[in-house]
Amino acid sequence: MSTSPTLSPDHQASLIDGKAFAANLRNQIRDDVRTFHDAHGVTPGLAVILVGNDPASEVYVRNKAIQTHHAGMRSFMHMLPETTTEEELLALIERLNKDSEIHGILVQLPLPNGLDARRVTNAIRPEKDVDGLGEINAGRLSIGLPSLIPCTPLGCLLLLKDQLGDMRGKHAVVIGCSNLVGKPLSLLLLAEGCTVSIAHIHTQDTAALARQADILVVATGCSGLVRGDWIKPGATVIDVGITRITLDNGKTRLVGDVAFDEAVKVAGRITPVPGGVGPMTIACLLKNTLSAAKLLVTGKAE
Ligand SMILES: Nc1nc(=O)c2c([nH]1)NC[C@@H]1CN(c3ccc(C(=O)N[C@@H](CCC(=O)O)C(=O)O)cc3)C=[N+]21
Repeated sequence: MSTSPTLSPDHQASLIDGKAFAANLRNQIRDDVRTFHDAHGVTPGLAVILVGNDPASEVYVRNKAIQTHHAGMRSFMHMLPETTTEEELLALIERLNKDSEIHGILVQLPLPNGLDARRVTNAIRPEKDVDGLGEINAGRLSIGLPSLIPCTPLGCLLLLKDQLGDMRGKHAVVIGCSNLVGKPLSLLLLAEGCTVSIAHIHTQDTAALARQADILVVATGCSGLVRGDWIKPGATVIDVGITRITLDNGKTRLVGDVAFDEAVKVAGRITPVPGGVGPMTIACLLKNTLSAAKLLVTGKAE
């Protein structure tokens, strides 16, 4: 068991600046895109499909398009009406699968009722599945083969590697077991040599388990779930949750799954919300789009 450092009464965790890290990563991708273009005459292209008009999704999708252009890649937006049928959506994906100008395809989730997200996600050609959510990429990740890795877990992993370096033997506790974040991130941490515990809705004493974590990742969507006394002194805390709350004065604010004001007094390092994992998600989408283009054009992975 690793020992907990004793903290001074005025201890403050250091902030893991995902916003700055993501900006650096995007600059590096931009350079790599230029080198790739010079070598092969190909500009990586990302197609983003949004079905329906959820205002939050529209903001994300617009951000993705802006950052894609910034990185020197081409962005193809497909805004489809709420009434789109599964057949129409599958036909669009099939067309994009065959389009040699498109290297990455992303269908923004959640989809409107009546559209089968699993079926739609699986229709994306695995080589272009830059969200890494199709069964081929998920399966490859689970057995340690090269794959496109879901963007949010990849972003968390890059932050952790930058902060901690070698993670072998560390106890990582992941709270939340979704196919989007918790499950793939657990597999990535396992591959880094962590001892991984996964807590979920049926876990009996999540607080007690969390207190054993050298690395605590929280991805539940329950704002403020993790309190200060759930955290081992000095632990590294990654907060994946993003919830928009409305304050008494009518303004809104983004909060994470970790009670930040409490956690910052105990943790060694912690990601803020906003400015932590969120910006890494989009940067990793660009990273995956470039990886997909390299593989499709040269037949070689990174
Ligand atoms: N197929 C699919 N892939 C996704 O990756 C996907 C998706 N569907 N559906 C929706 C969620 C959400 N998501 C975010 C991306 C960036 C921020 C982000 O940049 N957040 C900023 C704040 C942004 C703000 O102010 O609203 C931050 O945390 O600092 C947040 C959330 C990707 N998603």
